[in-house]
Amino acid sequence: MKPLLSLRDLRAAFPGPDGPVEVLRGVDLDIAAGEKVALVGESGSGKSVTARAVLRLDRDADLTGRATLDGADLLTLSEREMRAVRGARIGLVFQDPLASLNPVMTIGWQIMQPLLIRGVRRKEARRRGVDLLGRLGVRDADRRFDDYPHQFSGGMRQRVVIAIAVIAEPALLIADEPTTALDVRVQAQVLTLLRELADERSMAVLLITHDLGIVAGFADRVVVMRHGAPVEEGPVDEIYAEPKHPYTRGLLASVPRIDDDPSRRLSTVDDVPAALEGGAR
Ligand SMILES: Nc1ncnc2c1ncn2[C@@H]1O[C@H](COP(=O)(O)OP(=O)(O)OP(=O)(O)O)[C@@H](O)[C@H]1O
Repeated sequence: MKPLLSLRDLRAAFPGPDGPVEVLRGVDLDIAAGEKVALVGESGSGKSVTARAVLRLDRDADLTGRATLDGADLLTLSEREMRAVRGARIGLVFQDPLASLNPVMTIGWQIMQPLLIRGVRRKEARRRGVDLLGRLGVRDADRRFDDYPHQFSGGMRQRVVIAIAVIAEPALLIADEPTTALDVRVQAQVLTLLRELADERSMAVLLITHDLGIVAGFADRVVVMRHGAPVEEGPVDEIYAEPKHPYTRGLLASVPRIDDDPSRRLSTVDDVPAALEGGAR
């Protein structure tokens, strides 16, 4: 089956004081329609830049390679064509819900925008917005629709951000650390909702996270990134049961587990002996 999103040798370089700095060094990644993929790796490994490259959000990034959505190369589309992709074909959720919301507009207005700019009538947009907000676990959604972001808690705001990202029914949702700013209990709720919503709509999800602990219940497949390129990928169960790359083993070893012996120090990725590195690439 042809993938929905396909990245081939995707490279990104940013201008630096001594010339271009290559941040993505050849990313190959496929996501099928409806598939949930987790992109994991430590801070700075290039996860966010990959997501932003797909949406062409970094204007100063020099992008090469291919990034096709349904066969169309996103890297060659005009800025106008890209605007039609963002929101409609690919929804986006970032980590910080406050930064993603406009403080002076009601949350309902913001949820309806993706529909209104695509010609959906106001009454219908409101009906769909209220429905979705309720579906995302906001009680009294009809009344809360006219509230402003500051009247919502952090977890509620992130539900609003998710509503904005999915209301136009994109084929792919890119969620970059969508729950990192939330407390653990709310994290689990939001991820469960996201998964249910994705299943209902056969929406593909690229979940970006440095937290391997939240991946198991969410994704079908895991791609592990390091230094700007994937080093390992496979079904979640396989990666957890039998990580092949030493870096993945290190990442997994640093996930705190309930059955951990508290007297044992948590290992970190840096504990992977240098001699092991590179051996499994
Ligand atoms: N606009 C930019 N200009 C220059 N360098 C950038 C830019 N954006 C990101 N980088 C660099 O690219 C590298 C990868 O960053 P990226 O944000 O993708 O990492 P990440 O894996 O998502 O980590 P995190 O979990 O911390 O977000 C980092 O070294 C970062 O400093």
